[in-house]
Amino acid sequence: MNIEEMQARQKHIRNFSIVAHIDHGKSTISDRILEATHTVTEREMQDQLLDTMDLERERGITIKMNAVEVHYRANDGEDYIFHLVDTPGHVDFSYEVSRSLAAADGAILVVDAAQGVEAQTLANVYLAIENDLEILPVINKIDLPAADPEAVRKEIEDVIGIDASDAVLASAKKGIGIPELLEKIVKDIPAPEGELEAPLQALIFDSAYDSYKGVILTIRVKTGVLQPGDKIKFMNSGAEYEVTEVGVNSPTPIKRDFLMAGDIGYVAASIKNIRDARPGDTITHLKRPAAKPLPGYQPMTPMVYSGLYPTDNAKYNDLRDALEKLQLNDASLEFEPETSQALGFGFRTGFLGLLHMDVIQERLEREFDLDLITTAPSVTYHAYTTDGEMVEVANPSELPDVSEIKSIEEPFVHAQIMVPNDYVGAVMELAQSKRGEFDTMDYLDENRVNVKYYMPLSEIIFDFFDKLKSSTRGYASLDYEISGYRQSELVKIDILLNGDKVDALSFIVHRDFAQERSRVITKKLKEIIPRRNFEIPVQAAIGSKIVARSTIKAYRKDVTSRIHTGDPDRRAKLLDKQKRGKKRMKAVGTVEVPQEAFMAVLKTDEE
Ligand SMILES: Nc1nc2c(ncn2[C@@H]2O[C@H](COP(=O)(O)OP(=O)(O)OP(=O)(O)O)[C@@H](O)[C@H]2O)c(=O)[nH]1
Repeated sequence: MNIEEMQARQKHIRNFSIVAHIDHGKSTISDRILEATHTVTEREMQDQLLDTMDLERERGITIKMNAVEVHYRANDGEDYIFHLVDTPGHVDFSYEVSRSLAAADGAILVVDAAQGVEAQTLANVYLAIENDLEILPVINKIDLPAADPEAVRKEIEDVIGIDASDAVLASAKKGIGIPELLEKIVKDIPAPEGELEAPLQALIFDSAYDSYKGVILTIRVKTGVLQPGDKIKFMNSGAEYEVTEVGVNSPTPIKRDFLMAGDIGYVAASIKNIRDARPGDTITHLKRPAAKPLPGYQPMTPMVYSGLYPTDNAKYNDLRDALEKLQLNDASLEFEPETSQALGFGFRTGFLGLLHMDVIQERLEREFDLDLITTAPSVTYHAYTTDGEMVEVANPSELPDVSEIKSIEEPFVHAQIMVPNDYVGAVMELAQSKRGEFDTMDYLDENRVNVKYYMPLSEIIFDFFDKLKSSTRGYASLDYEISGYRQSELVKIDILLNGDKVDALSFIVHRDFAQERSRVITKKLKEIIPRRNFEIPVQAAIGSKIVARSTIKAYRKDVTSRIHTGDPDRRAKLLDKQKRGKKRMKAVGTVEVPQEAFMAVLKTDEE
């Protein structure tokens, strides 16, 4: 292709992302776009096509973004190339959203016609506005009986402050509004700009590991042209490679002869060292390099930390390899080695939230065949010692001794909760009970409000969201950002099993809740930890003072005798079941502690 042909091609490219609050229909709209443009045949079509991970399908959520090339013949008779970047909606994955927006020129904003603007609608659309993207509002689910597109149109204008007078009214489920949306993408989203003849600058915005091709990078080419055989350099890491393949996902990988300024696609270069090619880095040519790299990404700071330990200590290296590979695919994952007296060698791992933690743990177990023990998540505390030092504590058992601590600070968030009027009382009561400090309350319209609170992050990450949903019958939506550190009256609670302190069970809690949570957790552990042929005291202690206790009674009769069943098949099954159950247990001294026990601290009340 010569330069003139490339310039003409560039004018026909549209790069866009789809943003929305969770469940407002992003993935369904993407599916419909793929269908309407015949990117996939009907036979290949399955729901949530872009949610490629099994985990995403099972849970019905998008975790990873995906970039797909789509071809569309518009009403003007011209052929257009769309690069569609699907993004996750959950607050834990907003990092993925901001990365994909940096690769796009426009954003489709999907708002549910029955729900209206929700907390993450706002958070995500602001990210798009910050990235100077053209925003196309789409009011989806107009087929629902409760849909009120006009009210939602007004809400988009009043609350977000963008023109929604010609928002597309759609039902992704029924295919309504999709042709109109495709035309609007052509008309309203600007074609990419970027010199084709300038030195190469390509932004890496995602990466994944392939055991045959090495690291595969998803890139947005900003300037220049990239071809197989090109010698390239990563401007931040300094690594050099030769390109083996370029292409696009449509949605399966298709090799191409080149990627040019404006394209979004993938590149492989037999990259074996995953540290050489991090998202945020810029690719340029070795021979004719760009003057400077593109602005990368702000590193994300994890919100919560938890210890990951292989149940089989021999798998420590496997776990490290698995974490390194996952990190490549998930730049927000952080980890460093730690040791626990109770659990052995493992990693303190940082996550963006509990859902993220859950997903990582499940991916490690499924994709890398590991059995893990995860300790309860903890935020990072700042402990000020009497000699004036500040110690960052992401692992509660590492909190310095009480006698050495002058004060402790914990992270607070600014939370906004959007909720119908009727539930404001319930929301406030809940926020107050979680040590929330009221900030403001604004009306979104006659019957919905936006309530803002300052709250300790530690209270939010545990069960706040679930409680919020249940106390508002699912109507409330929540978004938050870190607002800073504040001093709090915090204490560390240690758990002793059979008289031995189990470091991996320690947790930090507000003094006012210490007694109650100690009582609940000792009771929970009593239910969870299997009995032995001796009595096991379970104690909670602050320093050397025992504040709560329970006792796991010794069993009297030999329960294993139940296995002596005549049927060998059944017996094998029982033994197998026992073995699998055992996998996620860890012998701590004389006591077998199952995985569940480490999460018991998350349950803040009795069920
Ligand atoms: N009635 C109706 N339901 C819809 C429509 N579009 C999507 N849904 C349903 O809404 C639910 C959420 O849709 P998704 O496309 O998964 O939403 P999402 O925004 O991609 O959600 P995440 O990927 O989890 O962020 C699914 O059960 C869809 O079937 C629509 O136009 N009408």
